[in-house]
Amino acid sequence: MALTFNQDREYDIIAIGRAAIDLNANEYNRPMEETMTFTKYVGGSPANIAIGSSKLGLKAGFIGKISKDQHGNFIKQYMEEKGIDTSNIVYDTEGHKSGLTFTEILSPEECSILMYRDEVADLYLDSTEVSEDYIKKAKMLLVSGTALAQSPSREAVLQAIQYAKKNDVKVIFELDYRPYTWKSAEETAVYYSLVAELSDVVIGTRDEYDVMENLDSEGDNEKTVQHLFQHNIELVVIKHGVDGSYAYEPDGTVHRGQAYKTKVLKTFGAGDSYASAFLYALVTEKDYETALKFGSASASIVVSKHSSSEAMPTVEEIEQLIRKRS
Ligand SMILES: Nc1ncnc2c1ncn2[C@@H]1O[C@H](COP(=O)(O)OP(=O)(O)O)[C@@H](O)[C@H]1O
Ligand SMILES: O=C(O)C[C@@H](O)[C@H](O)C(=O)COP(=O)(O)O
Repeated sequence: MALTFNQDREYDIIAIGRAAIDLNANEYNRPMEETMTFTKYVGGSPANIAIGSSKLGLKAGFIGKISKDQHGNFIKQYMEEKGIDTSNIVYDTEGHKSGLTFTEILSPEECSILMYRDEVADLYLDSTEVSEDYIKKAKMLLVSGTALAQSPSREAVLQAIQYAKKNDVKVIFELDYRPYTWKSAEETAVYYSLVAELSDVVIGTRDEYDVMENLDSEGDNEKTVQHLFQHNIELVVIKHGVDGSYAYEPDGTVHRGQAYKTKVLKTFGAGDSYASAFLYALVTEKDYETALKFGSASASIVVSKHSSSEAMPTVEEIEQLIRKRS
């Protein structure tokens, strides 16, 4: 069964959460201590997903808070240039700064990110800054799990979800777990479960579902979906890195997506490029098998390039890769 969207909407996707800065190491295969130069990109998982969606031709909007400084200006300007509606991105008026993410590429398989996210502007988004009139113009609302880490952003996101549910906007929950700013495993599990249970589509890695379930060791996909499908969720996507991904339907149907092996430069950016292309396929009414292929192909392209946002592929690039490998 395909997911059906209210097609009579101005925006295909509105994302809520952080729009921030990535500083990606120019020098490869060395630790951060020995990395001397970085290239600046717009980053932040939900911003990356909005940028990826827009590059694929979707009409995207964004709800978030940025710093009132040159970094905030850069984020807004870049997103506008990429065709994203920024009318609901607000500037912080209390001096909070946009987050910075430095990347370290020890080897193509051993990458890590170092986030500077103390008192970041995005977590100060307030529920009064979330507009129902805006959300009701969308086919889907993309919620990032990290935006639930702290108040007032947590309430702003819950408010956005309420508006979405009231107005027939599909809620897509990208677990996007980052340990920073969460106080405890229990707190994370509570809010992740709460929002997953309210969502139409949940997307995450196996590790992220383990966080949601507060498990100490790797959980079992069957158990995860059995629990989630007690609620009104229509689709659960569980990613297993280079081992591929699965889409589960409530009637027990399981679809498997293979990863497309490539010459990997770095591993970050995989999740966000996957989500944007997967959601593009859903909203353009492709079947789940095709959506899995789109997500995997998009991720394969991005892990072979330097950035997350700027490297997002076009539909033609994705289709070409799928054709070549089938
Ligand atoms: N090394 C890789 N080579 C090619 N594709 C990859 C690689 N790693 C991940 N992918 C693709 O990206 C998708 C998401 O990757 P994953 O690591 O699970 O997510 P995240 O980046 O959110 O941790 C995978 O399902 C797979 O299709
Ligand atoms: O999400 C962030 O704040 C950092 C991202 O901008 C960065 O590009 C990244 O780590 C993306 O990785 P992904 O979540 O695996 O796509």
